Amino acid sequence: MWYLHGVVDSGCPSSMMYICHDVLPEDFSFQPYNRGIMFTSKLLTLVFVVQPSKILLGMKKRGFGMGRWNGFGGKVQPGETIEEAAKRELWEESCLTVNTLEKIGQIKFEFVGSTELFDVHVFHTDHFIGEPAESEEMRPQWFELEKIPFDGMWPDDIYWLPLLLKKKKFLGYFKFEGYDKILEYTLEEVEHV
Ligand SMILES: Nc1nc2c([nH]c(=O)n2[C@H]2C[C@H](O)[C@@H](COP(=O)(O)OP(=O)(O)OP(=O)(O)O)O2)c(=O)[nH]1
Ligand SMILES: [Mg+2]
Ligand SMILES: [Mg+2]
Repeated sequence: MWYLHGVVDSGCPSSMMYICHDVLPEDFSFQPYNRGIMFTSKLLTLVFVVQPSKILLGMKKRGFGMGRWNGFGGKVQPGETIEEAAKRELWEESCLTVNTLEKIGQIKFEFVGSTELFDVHVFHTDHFIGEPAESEEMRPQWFELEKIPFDGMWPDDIYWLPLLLKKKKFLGYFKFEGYDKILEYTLEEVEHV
């Protein structure tokens, strides 16, 4: 039996290739690897701008996740760090700039029938510069923290967004069938992410 373990850095941060090992590592815990399937991984960012009583979400107007409220983010481009990508996507999609972003979570998504994992790096910020403005991709709107529209968001968000709002760091894994049904998941709070 071969197990997947680690990544090969192909030089392009958005196309890491997972490699196989025949020995189960001590810290082996990530579920998709132990089924012996070869996965590629796509790096994505996701930024939430939070104020003491409200959160900024955007209605996704096109492409993946269209029709859902979400934070701002997208694919990491070759030559940029994940944090640079997170800032760029926030700017492109909401017209906001930030000096610092706090990395708060990392979530891997598996979609049944696909061997590409989505590796989403989640950031939080409570300081921003500018006024949110609508972009080609997102229509921003502030929501009271008690009125977050979970019914109109990705179904996994209700599990981990409360951790982000408490500034708790987390690691997650969600396995989807289609885009609406979670088949299994793991979620843990961690000290470092
Ligand atoms: N809240 C939440 N966000 C998710 C989930 N899955 C998932 O990919 N995302 C995020 C990560 C990215 O921010 C975004 C998908 O990237 P995107 O399609 O917006 O990429 P992009 O901005 O580069 O788009 P484009 O220019 O190529 O059209 O959705 C999820 O289950 N919950
Ligand atoms: Mg995007
Ligand atoms: Mg984008």
